[in-house]
Amino acid sequence: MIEVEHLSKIYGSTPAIEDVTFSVAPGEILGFLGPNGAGKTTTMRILSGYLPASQGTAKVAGFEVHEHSMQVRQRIGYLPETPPLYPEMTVEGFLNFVAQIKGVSAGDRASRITLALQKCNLLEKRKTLIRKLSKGFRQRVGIAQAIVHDPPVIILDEPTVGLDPRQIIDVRNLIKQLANDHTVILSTHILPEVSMTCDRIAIINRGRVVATNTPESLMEQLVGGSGYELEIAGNSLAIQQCLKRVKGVKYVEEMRIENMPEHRIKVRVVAESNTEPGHAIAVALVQNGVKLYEMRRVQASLEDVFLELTTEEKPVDPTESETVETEIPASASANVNSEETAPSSTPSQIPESTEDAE
Ligand SMILES: Nc1ncnc2c1ncn2[C@@H]1O[C@H](COP(=O)(O)OP(=O)(O)OP(=O)(O)O)[C@@H](O)[C@H]1O
Repeated sequence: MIEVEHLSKIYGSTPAIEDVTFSVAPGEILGFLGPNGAGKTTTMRILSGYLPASQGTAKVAGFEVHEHSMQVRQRIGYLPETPPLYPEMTVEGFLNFVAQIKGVSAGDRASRITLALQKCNLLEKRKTLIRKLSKGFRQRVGIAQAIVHDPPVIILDEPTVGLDPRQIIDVRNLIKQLANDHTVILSTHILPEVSMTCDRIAIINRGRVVATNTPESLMEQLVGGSGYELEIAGNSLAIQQCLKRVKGVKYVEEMRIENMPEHRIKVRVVAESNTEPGHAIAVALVQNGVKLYEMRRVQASLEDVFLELTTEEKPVDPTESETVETEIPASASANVNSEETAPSSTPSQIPESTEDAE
């Protein structure tokens, strides 16, 4: 439904996006994930026909966005980061105005507006002036204007920015419902947003798409899937060497934990993909006389994937990963996160790119 190939946009001499390539299948929700200034809005605007690309092609339903911009606009519903609403219009009046602009025939307009109001749960607000609506309801009006002409493709740029947690849940549910009848691209810098809402993720960093896959496959492919956290007593170096010899162990690193009992350490062991070396690890430790106090299986997170992909200097030896610079909150800095740890109540946000040109 959407095919983007080698797309670039250069402002002056500065590239905002470079060689961006991805595709979205009909009915799919693609999450476009990246830090501030990564190039999400630029890509969304090119796709929507509001901005010409410097190089490359983007097609929607087979139409090249620049050459056939009218056909593309008819097939796309676009919610920009700041929805263009008219505060002095009623919700219904505004949708009628947008439907007219988008070429919905007079005969179809009333039914299209009612359907958009229904889908966005706005029926009771149809006569309300937009300026009297809360931010969450305005966002729904923004989505309603994007779908009022029943486009097959919906592009949503940061649809939950500025909403409170309740409104965020409502808007995410609405997006999931829309995906039943539409192909959706959703840009965000909020990690849980993509894992909760999207089928597939394209991670963009400094203008380049650095990975595209399902959240699960990205985790498997890049972090190696699961691992283990061990609390043990003994010589750290000797223990790490012992663990590295175990079949299925990808790498081992000591965790820095404050207030550990004397002589005890915690180590993190990351397993190779599709391996379960837990039993072999326990056996190796016991055979080498290491006292094992605790062993937990832990799962990689999307944050790990993001770190892996967007950290500027990757360590050659993964055990040197403490040298990697990151602004991700400390709670998310581990390469493997415990399944037993309660998820954070506030959404984690990707830090700003360190060289934000804005
Ligand atoms: N009109 C412009 N002129 C010059 N540079 C621009 C322009 N618009 C965007 N840029 C630059 O292009 C880069 C990508 O910006 P873009 O807005 O696409 O990123 P983004 O991922 O959407 O960021 P955010 O999450 O902050 O909205 C940034 O470095 C930005 O400063």
